[in-house]
Parts: sequence; C-alpha cells; structure tokens
Amino acid sequence: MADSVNDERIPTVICDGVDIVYRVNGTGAGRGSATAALNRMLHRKQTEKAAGVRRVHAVKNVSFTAYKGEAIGLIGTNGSGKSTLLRAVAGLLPVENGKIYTNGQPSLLGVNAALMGDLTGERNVILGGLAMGMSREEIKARYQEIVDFSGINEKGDFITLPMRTYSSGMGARLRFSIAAAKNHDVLLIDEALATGDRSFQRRSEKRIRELREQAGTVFLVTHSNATIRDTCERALWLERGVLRMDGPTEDVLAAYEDFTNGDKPKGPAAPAPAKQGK
Ligand SMILES: Nc1ncnc2c1ncn2[C@@H]1O[C@H](COP(=O)(O)OP(=O)(O)OP(=O)(O)O)[C@@H](O)[C@H]1O
Repeated sequence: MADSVNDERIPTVICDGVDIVYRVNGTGAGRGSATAALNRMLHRKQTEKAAGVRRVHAVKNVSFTAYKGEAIGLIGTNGSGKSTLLRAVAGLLPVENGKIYTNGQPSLLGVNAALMGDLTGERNVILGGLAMGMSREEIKARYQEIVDFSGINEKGDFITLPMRTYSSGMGARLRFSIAAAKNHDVLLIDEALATGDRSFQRRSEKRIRELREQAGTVFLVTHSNATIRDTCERALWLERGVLRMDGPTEDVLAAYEDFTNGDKPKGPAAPAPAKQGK
C-alpha cells in the first residue's frame, strides 16, 4: 500500500549544496577609480585579489527541501546569511555552487511588489497588485481588504499620501498587505512583520497560516522567536552561512536560544564587506 503521507509531500524549494559569494569591488589600491575599473575590465583573467575584489562567502553548502503547506522560519544571528539565502531562492542572487530548484514562482515580499515612494499608498496598492499578476478587477475587488488589513487608515487618511511619507512600520505593513492579498506558491518574507505593532503582527500571523493552508510554502526571516513559534512548525538555523540545524521549531529554537544566551555571538558571522570610499 502506498504511503499516503509521503504522497502528499510535494517539494516546492530544493537547495542542494548552495554556496553564495558576494564580490565587493574596489577594496585594493586605486579602488573606485575609473582607471581601476578599466583595469578590471581589461585584465579579467588576473586573480580577484590582485584586482582588489574581496569575496564574502555568505552562504556555505546549504541543503534542504521545503514542502507545500510548510511555514519555515529562518533564524540566526546578524549577518548569518538569512536574507542572502532568501534572495537566492527568489532568483535575485546567483549561486556560486550547488543548485536551487523551485516549483512555482517564489515571491520575495517587498521586492516583487515594486512599490514607489512618490506614489500614494492607493496607487501603490494598484501597482503592487499589477506587479504580482493580479488583474485590475481583482485589485479593485480586494482594494478595501488590503487597506483595512494594513491598518494604514486607522489614524487618518494616509492611503492618499505618498508612500515616502509613511513611517518604516507603515510602509512594511502596506507591503505585507499587498503581497498577502494574493495566494503564493512560495512566499518569502524578510523581517516584514518586525516593524508592525502587535495587533498587525497578529493579523499577519493569521494570514501566514491561511497562506500555508492554501498549499503554499512560506519562509519567514525574523529575529522574533515568538513570531517563529506562533507561525512556523519548522525552522532552519543559519550561523556564519552554515545550516546548523533544520527541524521542528521548538527543537531548533531551544538550541538557538541556548546559543544566543550562553555563548554570545562575536560580531558579524562572516567577514563584513569592505567599506566604500577611503
Ligand atoms: N551586497 C552585499 N555585498 C557584500 N556582502 C554582503 C552583501 N549583503 C550581505 N553581505 C554579507 O553577507 C553576510 C550575510 O548577510 P545577510 O544580510 O544575508 O545576513 P542576515 O542573516 O540576513 O543578517 P541580519 O539578521 O542582520 O539581517 C554578511 O556577512 C554581510 O556582510
């Protein structure tokens, strides 16, 4: 007899031995100058070091498989590679080694929505909806729901003001509300909930659960362990770019909390990129 549980586990994201390396130009002599840039173009074959290129190995040999209906929390201290990994899953960063396979279109919250600061919140709801592939009719039908969910208009008519006038929390709330209006195959959320107040966080957590139930996969990066506990049943712990643990949220968070409480992390996990300029 076929194993019905296994039959239902449909993979949505597979990361297979993924390495991601940033290259920071202009860290050697003559950095940033036009001559240095020209030299880099002319002498492509010379070593990166000689060309003043510094490598930041942000994600190291990471492998995991995510399935339909899962909400997965990504945890780790500052600079451990969480955002980098999400951006690569979204297809926004190339991988150095390994492969990322996705089943369905991943949407990275805030980036795919392509919102514009000079436009009003109202116009951005339409723009964001169109950017996510919704029709004008669909957007019109869901407009009020999006605005109500964001809570932008709770303290006045802010939705008709340009988005650049919003606080960072208000902007994040509107971005989340637009992105959450659509059902996603794979929704990647990077710290978007952290800036919202508690009541908005509760609404968002509820919406994340609904998105999961609609058979999508949700990845959530946040430093709020409480949000991960409330929303995700699985967690991936990245530290210095390495996947230290992958398992049930409670187990992973317990180990992570031991790590952050006792053994204090010493600054950024990977070498910080060189500062621009002098
Ligand atoms: N554009 C970039 N160029 C060069 N290095 C980068 C760039 N973006 C991130 N890094 C480096 O990659 C490493 C991982 O950064 P990343 O932002 O993925 O970490 P994170 O776990 O999301 O951190 P945080 O919790 O602080 O948001 C860090 O060492 C960081 O300095």
